Amino acid sequence: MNFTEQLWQDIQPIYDAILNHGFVDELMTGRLPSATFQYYIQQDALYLTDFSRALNQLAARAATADDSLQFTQFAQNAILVERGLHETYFALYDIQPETAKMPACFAYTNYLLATTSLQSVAVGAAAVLPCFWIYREVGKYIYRQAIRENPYRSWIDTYAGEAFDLSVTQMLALTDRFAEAASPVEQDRMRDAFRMASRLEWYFWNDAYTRHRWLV
Ligand SMILES: Cc1ncc(CO)c(N)n1
Ligand SMILES: Cc1ncsc1CCO
Repeated sequence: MNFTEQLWQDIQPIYDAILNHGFVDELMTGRLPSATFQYYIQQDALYLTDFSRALNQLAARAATADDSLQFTQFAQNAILVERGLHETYFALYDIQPETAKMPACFAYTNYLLATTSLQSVAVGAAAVLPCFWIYREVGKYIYRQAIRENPYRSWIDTYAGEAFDLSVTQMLALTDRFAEAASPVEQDRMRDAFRMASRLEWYFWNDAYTRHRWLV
């Protein structure tokens, strides 16, 4: 079993909790209230901007030009996905841009920025991997079950699509290559980072589902 396959095994309970979450279920059936989706998309616009910064941080710190180029391309795609997908929904629902990060978005973006800045590139890569991989798996899961006339169709098509699939495959190969060169201690740090970011994916959906705001 390669390193990333082990990572996926480690997060099985978290991934199951994500698939069984009301947000994912209602996105699939199209019954998710539009106010909930609006909260999600506003927070996700803030998320993807910082996610792109985190990828640029890895690009700047990568040891080779090839790895740098790869991270730069992911960083650029994150902004393009943000623009494409979000502008569709911002216009459709007449959503105002939000400037305040709610708790899960705040925790997740700060975690990614700190990890990609202060830990090794390998650990930083493991931290950004769930964003790629979980979305691909959730996207495909929803795609298989979703009815055609679903208001969230373009979200589903983006993450279940071929372009996204290719990026995820590239990111998995990169992570496996970093793991091969990493010491056992660093591999443990990679596993911890992957698990933490996976948990934060669950929290991100849960905050949207409950439309969670700062309590104080
Ligand atoms: C929170 C979150 N994770 C992953 C993705 C995938 O791009 C996204 N858009 N938002
Ligand atoms: C992970 C990810 N999410 C949106 S864009 C992107 C990088 C794909 O190249």
